Amino acid sequence: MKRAILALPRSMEGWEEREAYALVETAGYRVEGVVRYRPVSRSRLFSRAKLEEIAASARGLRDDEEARIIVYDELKPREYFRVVREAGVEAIDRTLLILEIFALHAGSREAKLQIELARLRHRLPLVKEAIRLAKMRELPGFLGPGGYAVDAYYRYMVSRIARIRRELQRLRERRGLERRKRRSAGLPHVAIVGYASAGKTTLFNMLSGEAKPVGPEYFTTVSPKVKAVGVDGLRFAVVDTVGLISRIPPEIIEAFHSTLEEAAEADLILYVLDVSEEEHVLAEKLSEGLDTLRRIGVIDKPMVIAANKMDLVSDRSELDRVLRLVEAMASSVYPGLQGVIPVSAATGEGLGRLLCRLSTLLRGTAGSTCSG
Ligand SMILES: Nc1nc2c(ncn2[C@@H]2O[C@H](COP(=O)(O)OP(=O)(O)OP(=O)(O)O)[C@@H](O)[C@H]2O)c(=O)[nH]1
Ligand SMILES: [Mg+2]
Repeated sequence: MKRAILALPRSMEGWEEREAYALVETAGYRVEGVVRYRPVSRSRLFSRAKLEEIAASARGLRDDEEARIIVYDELKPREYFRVVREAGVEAIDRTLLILEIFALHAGSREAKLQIELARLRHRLPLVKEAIRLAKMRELPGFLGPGGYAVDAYYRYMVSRIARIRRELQRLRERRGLERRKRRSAGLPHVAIVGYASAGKTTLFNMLSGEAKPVGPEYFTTVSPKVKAVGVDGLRFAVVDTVGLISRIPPEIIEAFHSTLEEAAEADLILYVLDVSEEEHVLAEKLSEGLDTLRRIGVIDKPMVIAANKMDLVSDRSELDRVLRLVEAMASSVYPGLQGVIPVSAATGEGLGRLLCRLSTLLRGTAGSTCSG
């Protein structure tokens, strides 16, 4: 485990705070100290006193190359250098933290390239600031002796970004071609989307007979997986996607364009929701998730919500109440909602009904022949 000091905005409480810890842990860090702060202004996160507090709690980490100060926020270049200079420990922000997790799970060449691209884009403003500081002789020795090395590094980054973009474009074209082939083979597409750890891959595996990795940590899946399945003589392709999280940084939205593209082009959205969570957490995650979908242009496609992990809700009337709540919430913001179906991807309960609903919608037949 790598050691870390976590700087967390005071405004983050409850599930957002738990999510912060979950992400930090998933990335392989042990939190050795927490500093709470209230941003001074939009461009400045830390007051002088707060910087000193961070430096003091990071004192024991100075000789540890792997240790990080994790600022769970957007860290602007100037603020980055203030923190690193004051504390003498490398700092990362929320975006880089998420990218570190993505990197841990990235299997495909495309996923790896996307992560490298997002990292480079994220670092670019930092290196620009380093050039500025080096020119002012305020930052001797950063990334090599003086400004020249920094300049060269900057140029390298820019050309690497261009190369990665070209290669990703080629890979995307190939993916598009494969998608068109599947379509011309007559396969409608169902994209499984939903919040991180809701059980998307478990459901994908159940539906497709695959054995893709699942796990309690965030972002087990970082590149889309496709598999053709058959129900009652109807064949369709199911696509597993990257988990949504709240406030997805724009670099990542772009970097993961390809996986979201699968959702944007699907015929039907299967939205997986973890109904075993506390009501306000569930509500928050549902509205965040639907909002992200809206931002990538998914608004009117038919959608079925799989209310997953029903095996963890022992009280049937409690489950019914939550299902009604989910239905009311989702249909008020998402006009294409076609039903909320309780399932357990783990035990298989409810999957028959879910499949039946999916095939009815995909066939476009009016009125459901499904029981229940
Ligand atoms: N009890 C219970 N656990 C489940 C169910 N479905 C999934 N899980 C568990 O929930 C955790 C997350 O499952 P995944 O399938 O990896 O979730 P995911 O949505 O694909 O997660 P990411 O790929 O990380 O976004 C795992 O520990 C699963 O075993 C379910 O129906 N009931
Ligand atoms: Mg997954």
